[in-house]
Amino acid sequence: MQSRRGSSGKRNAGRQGSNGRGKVGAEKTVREKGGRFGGGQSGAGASKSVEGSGARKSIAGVPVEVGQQVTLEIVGLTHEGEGVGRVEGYTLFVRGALPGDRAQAEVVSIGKSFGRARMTELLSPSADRIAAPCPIYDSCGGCQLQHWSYEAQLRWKQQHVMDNLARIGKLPVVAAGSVNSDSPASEESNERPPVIVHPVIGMEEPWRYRNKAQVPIGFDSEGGLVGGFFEQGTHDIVDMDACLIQQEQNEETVQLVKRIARSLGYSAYDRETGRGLLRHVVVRHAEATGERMVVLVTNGKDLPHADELVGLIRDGVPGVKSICQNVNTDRSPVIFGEETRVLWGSDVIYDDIGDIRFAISARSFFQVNPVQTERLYRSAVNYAALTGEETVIDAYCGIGTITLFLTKHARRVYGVEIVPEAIEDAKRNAALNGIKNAEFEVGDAGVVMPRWQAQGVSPDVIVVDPPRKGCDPVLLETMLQLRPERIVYVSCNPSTLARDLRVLEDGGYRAVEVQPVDMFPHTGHVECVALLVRE
Ligand SMILES: C[S@@+](CC[C@H](N)C(=O)[O-])C[C@H]1O[C@@H](n2cnc3c(N)ncnc32)[C@H](O)[C@@H]1O
Repeated sequence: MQSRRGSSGKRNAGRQGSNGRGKVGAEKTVREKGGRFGGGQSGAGASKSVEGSGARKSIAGVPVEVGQQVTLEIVGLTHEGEGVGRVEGYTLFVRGALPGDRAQAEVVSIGKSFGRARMTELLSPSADRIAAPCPIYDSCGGCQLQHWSYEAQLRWKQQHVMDNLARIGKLPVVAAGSVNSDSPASEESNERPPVIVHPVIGMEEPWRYRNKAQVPIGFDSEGGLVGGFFEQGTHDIVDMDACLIQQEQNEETVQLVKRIARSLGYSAYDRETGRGLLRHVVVRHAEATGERMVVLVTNGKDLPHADELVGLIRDGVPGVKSICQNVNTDRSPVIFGEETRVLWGSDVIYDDIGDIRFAISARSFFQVNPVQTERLYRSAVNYAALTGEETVIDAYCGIGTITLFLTKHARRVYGVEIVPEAIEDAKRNAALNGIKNAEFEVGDAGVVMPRWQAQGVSPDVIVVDPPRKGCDPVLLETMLQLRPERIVYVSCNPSTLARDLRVLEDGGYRAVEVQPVDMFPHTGHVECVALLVRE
């Protein structure tokens, strides 16, 4: 595998991919957010530490000092994939450490309630520790759990959901299948039945699942264009041509586009000076149709040799149906700018989930794991328990994916979404599938839903699928006023899910069950579908 380094900084020895005991190298703990070849898993690489920033060496009441060697039993894992160990009750986070590990570690930063330590020796490994198959796992931040068996990952994700519901949501929880989990609370008891958390639906083959790659472009020490991932702890981009969680078609497309960009003499964007042309290469592959999309994100509208570029991509990328340029001159790390131009072909590619076809444009949200997406949506539709007579609202509807699944079982479904192009796609998708009982509106769900309420829309079921920060308080309030019989909450963040479930419970709903789905194997992320019923 080719792996050329970007502009500056030293390569760090990194994470413990080994499954044996042994000394481990120096490791940086500040990671760049987003933008790896795996691409765009928000938060997956966002851990921060304060070492080297003038942090205090000791704090009154904290039992460890910076620089101190400690022996830790790792008893938990954060959603960022850091091991959790304790010294006299004080919490230390250790990157690369896994539950069940016993590790020697050096304290690198401390705060009042927790600190961070760097593993210096793995004294005895967890029984579930394995060798990470990816050769660049140590330096890339795209995955955090490749060195843990997949079964252990799934077990932990279920427990992680339960812990969040209990700790943040203050909800009684029970794992499905454990004693009495399926029996209702006794009639005499005033206790509400616990929320049943099902085992995580995992993948049979948890590799090569991503249908979208977002590759940051930079330059190496000779000024040559590279593209791959941000090396952990630096702004350097490491050139990379292979990623085990990425679909091979995307790998192939990215490799070719990088070669073409080099041959046309495109300069790479310099994140420090804000100069240079090419910022990101974003590619999508539609598994069901084989269609591919290529988007070049450029720092400005000028794209030299555009015709030649299009010709070379068309010649070299099988199934390419859309070649776009997105213009982003902003200095922020956000990948896309507002303006997208079609250089050749269509502005969308088509993919299927189940028996519904979807048009997907460059900036639209579309789940990245097609195998698991269908399972996730089926769980949501099951929880909605529709008979064909209901009115349903799908808030945060994106390009109408869940909405259109729901239309088959409901009288009418209303979808609301804040990104205008996504709503255009949603309308196009409804027409494409001959669906007439869906209505879409662009806007903030917290504004549009009260308007629908004023217009007399009275939903029997509301489905929400918000971003990681969870539902807006005004939307939660609107749901409580609309009083649907059921609420189906799809969430990519168990902690905001737990917070919002508490609000809904306090407002007269009861969380009944939660189905976690592993949309992002080998990362600390887990998606959930929760069912709430009106009490
Ligand atoms: C997790 S995605 C879910 C999309 C869709 N349900 C799916 O599965 O493809 C969340 C969506 O919420 C949209 N969104 C974010 N804030 C919003 C708001 N305040 N009102 C409406 N939509 C919003 C985002 O643009 C994004 O499309």
